[in-house]
Amino acid sequence: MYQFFVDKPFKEGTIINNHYEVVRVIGTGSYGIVYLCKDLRSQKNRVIKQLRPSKHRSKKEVELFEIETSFLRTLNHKKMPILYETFTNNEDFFYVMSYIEGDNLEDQIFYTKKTFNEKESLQILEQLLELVDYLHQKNIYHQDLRIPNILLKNNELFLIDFGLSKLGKAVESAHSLKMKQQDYYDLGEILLYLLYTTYTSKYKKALPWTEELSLENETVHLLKRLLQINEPYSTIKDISDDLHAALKANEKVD
Ligand SMILES: Nc1ncnc2c1ncn2[C@@H]1O[C@H](COP(=O)(O)OP(=O)(O)OP(=O)(O)O)[C@@H](O)[C@H]1O
Repeated sequence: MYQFFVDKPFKEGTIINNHYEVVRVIGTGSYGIVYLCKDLRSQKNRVIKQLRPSKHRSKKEVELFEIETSFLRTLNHKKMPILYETFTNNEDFFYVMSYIEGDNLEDQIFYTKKTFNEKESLQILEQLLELVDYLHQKNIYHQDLRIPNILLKNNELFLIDFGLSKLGKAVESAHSLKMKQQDYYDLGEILLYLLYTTYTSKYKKALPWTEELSLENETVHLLKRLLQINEPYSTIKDISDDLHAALKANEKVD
């Protein structure tokens, strides 16, 4: 109940920090409220993420908010948000980032009913893999790769939400391998999610994906290693090689 009252989002037209006018709420996650705003100085669209007021009380949540902005500061990729500024206002915590016009994959699948065939699903993975590779090369492990954190704008993919990201040690360790493989596992789950968008159940009973989906052998091989049913991957290069083999197998089908 407490959370319901204190976490009421700002209304359209509210001015935050003297120059950001709220256009609308575009996302309400578990720890942030996300607004599309207009910067009244430049007239440019910006996205402002506010730490949910009910979370202020926890030092840990505030720390996580700071960690997220510190990661954003180190990123320099056109498929990831740019951090413009952070500020506090009436004890509220905010950060300002670039606006990516696409909708997230979750909304596209559940509300817009967008579907992805096998080839399209693999192509999405291909784009995502490039972004994960960029992060891992910087020793950053996203740790929250999920469909609401992927935005799609005219088939171009963007990655957001670094709230759970972790930095690996300078020297490759068992811990960084674990974080790396968690990201790979999440890529497998995303791929499976996309593949299921074209599936309609013929049976009353749910069967394992290996029986429900009819996929090229190369795609099954890729998924089984990503999902750690078979030997887990330890490098992006190996994933990329298997992904290209799966894409090639799908080209033959066309
Ligand atoms: N820079 C951006 N441009 C456009 N839309 C964005 C941007 N950042 C976030 N969003 C939208 O807001 C939603 C919530 O953002 P985000 O995942 O960062 O919040 P969160 O509080 O961390 O959510 P969760 O608890 O689900 O992780 C996203 O799914 C996306 O639709």
